[in-house]
Amino acid sequence: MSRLAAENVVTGYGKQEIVHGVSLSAEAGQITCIFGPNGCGKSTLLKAIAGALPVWGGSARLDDTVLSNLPVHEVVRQGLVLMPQGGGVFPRLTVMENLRMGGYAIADKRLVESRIEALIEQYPSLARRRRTAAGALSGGEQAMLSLARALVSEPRFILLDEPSAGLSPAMVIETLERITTLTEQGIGILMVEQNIREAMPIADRLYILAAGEKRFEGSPGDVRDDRQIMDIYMGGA
Ligand SMILES: Nc1ncnc2c1ncn2[C@@H]1O[C@H](COP(=O)(O)OP(=O)(O)OP(=O)(O)O)[C@@H](O)[C@H]1O
Repeated sequence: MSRLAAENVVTGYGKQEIVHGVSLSAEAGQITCIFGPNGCGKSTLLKAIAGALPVWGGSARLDDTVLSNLPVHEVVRQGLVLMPQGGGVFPRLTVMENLRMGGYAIADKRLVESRIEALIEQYPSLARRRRTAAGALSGGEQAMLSLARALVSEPRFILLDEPSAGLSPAMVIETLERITTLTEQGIGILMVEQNIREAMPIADRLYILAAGEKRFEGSPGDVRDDRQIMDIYMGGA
């Protein structure tokens, strides 16, 4: 079983250190959630693990491979993709063009096309709108497109930054259900979520960050009640 681990990761922007030495791990076939108040460094940590930001100290590794400071395409080749906040679809590109972007690190373009064909069958609303510009899709369809695009490289782990943000309540449920289905295929999910109420029931393991530090680590069953989470959010432990 694959394991993604961050060990004492330190990172930030410019001279500003945002994440002050956070360790966490995520297992294949499980959903690991990172919660925490706005601005505490969740997205920054996710980006550092995915190679989108330099790691100043510590490391991220996927099994025995150190990912820290590898170029993003190499991180993707190692089996890890980041779905950024807002999905990161290219609004002017069509559905098919966006999906092809998911295979940019794969040299064999015929392989990319055959993977896309297999994937798109599982997303009927995308299959019907192959030549539609992604910007014309609904928020829910864009969320599905970014998830499908992440799958083109057949990752072992997907890092999701607030996949439910901006979605209608029904789409939040559908998106989280899709994510749960991915774990049944053995994919590991490391996910930042604001929507604790919806995400907690599907989480196998959770971490809470505050002010760039880890404040809680455990299973959802270890959380006594909402009050405990609020206390951690407010800076206690
Ligand atoms: N590109 C950037 N340049 C400089 N500072 C940044 C940048 N992106 C984020 N920050 C700052 O880093 C801190 C952590 O931001 P981050 O987005 O990681 O928090 P977060 O926990 O994901 O919050 P949210 O839930 O609001 O997305 C914030 O103070 C933010 O202003």
